[in-house]
Amino acid sequence: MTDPKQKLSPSEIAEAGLAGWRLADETLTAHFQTQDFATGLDLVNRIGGSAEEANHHPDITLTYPEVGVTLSSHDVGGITSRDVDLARIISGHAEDLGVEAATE
Ligand SMILES: C[C@H](O)[C@H](O)[C@H]1CNC2=NC(N)=NC(=O)C2=N1
Repeated sequence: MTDPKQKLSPSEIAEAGLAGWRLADETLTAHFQTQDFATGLDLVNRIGGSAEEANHHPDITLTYPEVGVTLSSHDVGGITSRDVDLARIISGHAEDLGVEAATE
């Protein structure tokens, strides 16, 4: 089990195989193409519930066509298994809503 306080290396993060997530400046970012505000709000609420359960919180941008999510472990200033685990959960919520992540 990976130490949740241990910063992960770029190759460890790549090995996690997080489809739709990009590694940039010690953060994991994804943009979910919700296409309308109500779907975005639903996704944000689901993310919020999982963040509270995990006691690990992303930065979230809610706009009409999409939801942006940025993850990092503030306490260690980088990406840990907490971020990878929550990213997987967030991708699952998007899948449940039939929402794709932008691939650019
Ligand atoms: C006190 C509380 O447990 C900490 O502040 C938690 C809350 N949520 C968090 N979220 C994130 N992304 N990083 C943290 O280090 C973090 N720490």
